[in-house]
Amino acid sequence: MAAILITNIKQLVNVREQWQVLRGKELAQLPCISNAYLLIEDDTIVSYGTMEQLASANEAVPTEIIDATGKLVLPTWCDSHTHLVFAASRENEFIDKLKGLSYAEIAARGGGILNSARKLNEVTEDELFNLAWKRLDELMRLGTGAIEIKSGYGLTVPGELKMLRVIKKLRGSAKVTIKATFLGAHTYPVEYKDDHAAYIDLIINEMLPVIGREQLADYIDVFCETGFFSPAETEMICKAGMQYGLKPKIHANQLNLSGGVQTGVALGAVSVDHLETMDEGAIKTLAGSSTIGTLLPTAAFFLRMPFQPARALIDAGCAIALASDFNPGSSPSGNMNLVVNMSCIQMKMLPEEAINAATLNGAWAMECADQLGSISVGKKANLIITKPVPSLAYLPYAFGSNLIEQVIIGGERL
Ligand SMILES: N=CN[C@@H](CCC(=O)O)C(=O)O
Ligand SMILES: [Zn+2]
Repeated sequence: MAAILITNIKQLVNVREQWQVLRGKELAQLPCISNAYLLIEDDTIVSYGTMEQLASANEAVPTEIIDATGKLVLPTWCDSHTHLVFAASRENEFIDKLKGLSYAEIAARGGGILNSARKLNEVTEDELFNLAWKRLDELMRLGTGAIEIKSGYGLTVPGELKMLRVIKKLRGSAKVTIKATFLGAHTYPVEYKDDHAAYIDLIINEMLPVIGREQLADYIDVFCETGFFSPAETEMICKAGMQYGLKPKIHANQLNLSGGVQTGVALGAVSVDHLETMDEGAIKTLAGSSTIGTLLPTAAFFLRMPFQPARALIDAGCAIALASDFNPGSSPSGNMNLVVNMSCIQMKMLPEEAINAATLNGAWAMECADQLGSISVGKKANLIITKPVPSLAYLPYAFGSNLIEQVIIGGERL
């Protein structure tokens, strides 16, 4: 049995023997142990405590000792909203936007999600897998230890199934925990522009039965937005997915007060994600529900939109998670360290709130909090060891620096 002992940890962060989804004021409580040790056996956390407790503990003889003097140890990031599988980047559209074209003008030229869909339908499953594998490897080295990945750039039966099969293959090969979400309802393909019912029929009667049979997804997602899918369409598609055991996680209130939050909450969605555009009613509805609000600040940043109203959501008592929304159109970065930086700098989240939202609440938003999201005996040894830092607050403060020295996934150093 391989045992790794990490000693002299300046601060062991997010230590919990009981865990629940954190809402409102609870987000600011981040339990830590100073001058700590942590013992891993195989892929599991087996004990931790202060260095004084280690001296009197009768721990197994480790095969390896890591001295973490001056360093922090955290659970890895749990990124609960990404579009990691895509065929090509879209920096040409980025340049068009810099030159003044609007999102709508770019879409009208065949850009946006439809551009990604065209490219995705041209590449093979193997090519798509290799591209996604490289991105996932980069994210793991940036501290991501669990990730949700959506389809939604296929928009055809073979394209959507190809994406979901790639995600399934990633799940079978990668050491990180992966959850799959079916997002066939990302936009309407051009040929269904004037016949929404026919595309919804394709999703419900052609895509979902295969997805159910091959167990290709855990969740169903819909882009509930003006000009995309209405609340009624969202409800119909989610209910069809629920018949196959897929739970809803919804793109809600990104560009408009779309009714996505209310629709998601009424469906008992695991999460409603984006939330750039919120009013009092949407905040109140979310606060009164068990649905998690997942904020995607790098998407707001990249699209130069107002940031999500994190403080109002927390003050209202909502459960908040943070995720990267990694995708080629609105967030071409899956760096969760940057997400945490930006949440503090632009949304005024406290470092403790941001770390809880990017770890434990992210795990809840992927329904893997029994395994990940905190330092707890019995949970998976997915850990970040930082470089020497003056304090916890230094992590969101020193944006732009890579402060990660080592990532451990499933008890193995990367
Ligand atoms: N908003 C919808 N979907 C993605 C962006 C998709 C794209 O532009 O490729 C998002 O979450 O931001
Ligand atoms: Zn998204």
